[in-house]
Amino acid sequence: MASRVPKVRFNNNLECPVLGLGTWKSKPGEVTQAVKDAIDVGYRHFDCAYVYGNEKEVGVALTDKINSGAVRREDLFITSKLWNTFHRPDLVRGVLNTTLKNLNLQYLDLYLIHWPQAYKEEAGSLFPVDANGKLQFSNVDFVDTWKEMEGLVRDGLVRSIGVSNFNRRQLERVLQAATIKPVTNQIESHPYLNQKRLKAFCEERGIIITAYSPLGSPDRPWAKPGEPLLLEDPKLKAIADRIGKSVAQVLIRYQIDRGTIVIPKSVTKSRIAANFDVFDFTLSKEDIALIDTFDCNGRICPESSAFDHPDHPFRNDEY
Ligand SMILES: NC(=O)C1=CN([C@@H]2O[C@H](COP(=O)(O)OP(=O)(O)OC[C@H]3O[C@@H](n4cnc5c(N)ncnc54)[C@H](OP(=O)(O)O)[C@@H]3O)[C@@H](O)[C@H]2O)C=CC1
Ligand SMILES: CC(=O)C(C)=O
Repeated sequence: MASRVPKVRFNNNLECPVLGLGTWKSKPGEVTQAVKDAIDVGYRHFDCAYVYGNEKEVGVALTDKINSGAVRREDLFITSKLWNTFHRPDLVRGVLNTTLKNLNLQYLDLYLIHWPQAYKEEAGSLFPVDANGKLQFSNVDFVDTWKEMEGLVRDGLVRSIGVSNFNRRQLERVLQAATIKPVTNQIESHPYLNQKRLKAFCEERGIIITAYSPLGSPDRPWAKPGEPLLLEDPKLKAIADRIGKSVAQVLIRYQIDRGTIVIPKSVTKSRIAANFDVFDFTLSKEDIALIDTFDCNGRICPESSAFDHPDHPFRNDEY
């Protein structure tokens, strides 16, 4: 079945659908149906991660849709991410193979280093803590991890590689050492944190931004009552009402119209469909410029338990 989702071209000449379905927090009991519903309305891009704990259930949906002839593997774009406890080069391939097995795939379209900071390996936990509950770090350098990621491309296990949550300085280090450039930096991006400077830096180097938490991640586990809700912002509501769209559709279109890949998450059939129904309009330059002014450094995914890690991306650097 053909899909009307437009694609962007990466620096390695491979293409990626501009809109994908996020899967963080999608419960194992819900995500299989969500992925099937998404494929039915035209999604072809799925954002997964080992740490989300639901790759097997995503894989069930992909296998079902491929086996029934609804989609071909080559029409899908599947991303996963290397978790922080597997940065040591000798661990990278093993955990990728687990992800491939869970997803029931022979290759990934995109594999990302999930965060630049490494956590203690082989402690039996994805968030290893000491007796006081303090997260345990590892000093593996992400540049060494990157060199191992390059081997995965050469061996045909992944088509493209990239990073996530890397700041400018960290990307510069990767670019200096790379023989294969990252195709994307997947970062938090929405009107309260539009990432204008990091986006410009990446784009000047041929690296496309993928915007995560584009709707403000209202179901994030650490959300507190009373915190501002992007989806209920009256200024965004006014724009959405004026153009006859929902706030969610405006937030998704904001990313696409500024040249960003966007991966909203939903497990609700009607929202999955509505979030995909964004290809019959564009935002005007004026509306994009207006939305740009809503930035308030409003980061909602800080990975704060690792804040004292020397490689934590949001500690010292402006962007
Ligand atoms: N690389 C990284 O470190 C990170 C990557 N990500 C990726 O980005 C994806 C998206 O980000 P995420 O943080 O999940 O949050 P989003 O900003 O995508 O928001 C998801 C929430 O919005 C709700 N929602 C979805 N569509 C609508 C709609 N049309 N109207 C109202 N509410 C809606 C969902 O509810 P419901 O599901 O109940 O419909 C869910 O509660 C993740 O799932 C993950 O794949 C996210 C964070 C970090
Ligand atoms: C959701 C996610 O990818 C995080 C917090 O790393």
